[in-house]
Amino acid sequence: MSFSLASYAASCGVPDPEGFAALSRQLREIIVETNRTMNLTRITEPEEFAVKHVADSIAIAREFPFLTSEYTKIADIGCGAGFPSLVLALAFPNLRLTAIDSTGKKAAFVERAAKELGLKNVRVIHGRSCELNRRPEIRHQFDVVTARAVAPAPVIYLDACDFIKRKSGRFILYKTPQQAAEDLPALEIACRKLPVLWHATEPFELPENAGQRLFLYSTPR
Ligand SMILES: C[S@@+](CC[C@H](N)C(=O)[O-])C[C@H]1O[C@@H](n2cnc3c(N)ncnc32)[C@H](O)[C@@H]1O
Repeated sequence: MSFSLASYAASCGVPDPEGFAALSRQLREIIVETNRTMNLTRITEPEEFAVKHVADSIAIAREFPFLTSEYTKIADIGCGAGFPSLVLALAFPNLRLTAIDSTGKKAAFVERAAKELGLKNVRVIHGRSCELNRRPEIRHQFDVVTARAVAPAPVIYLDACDFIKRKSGRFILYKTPQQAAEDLPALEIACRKLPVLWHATEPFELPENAGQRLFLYSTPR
């Protein structure tokens, strides 16, 4: 394998890159085992998993370095098999992840995987984003909302704008440049009368030429 996940993790500010790489390998094994009875992901070959799921998930910390050290409460909508939530929880002990998925089996998987990996900074909620914003443990509780490969950004924002802390909370959404080209104008229209502005980071290349990514993120207007 030419790709070194530990080196990439170090470049993202992960405090224990070798320990993180080992736990990421364990996460892959749990997913491969579970994939026999349930369809979690097609990306399971070790290097492809390390690049397209793990490196992709932690790239957020290169663009938003406060995530490497500040106590931050994150709601990850549509966590699926745990991307980015489980990976971020493994990488950064300062983060508190709430992994949300509308599919009960996926939520149950993430709960079990977090337990097997010994993670104390993850909790899991089974539910749809649009149905959760009245819950006291959700409403205005989060510093950051993430979503990766879930719904168009305006849908995520309108569903979950009440998840974030008033004034300081923000959305950071994982996107390809192509997705962002559709989402950014739609966000600007959907949010034109709302107290939020949207921005895109510069596109960056995933390791091993695995494709371009960027983040769409909000700031208060
Ligand atoms: C394509 S998967 C992506 C999973 C993961 N974020 C990733 O990047 O691998 C989308 C996931 O979002 C969940 N989902 C879709 N819409 C949702 C919503 N409104 N609220 C919560 N979960 C949702 C689905 O059940 C599914 O597990």
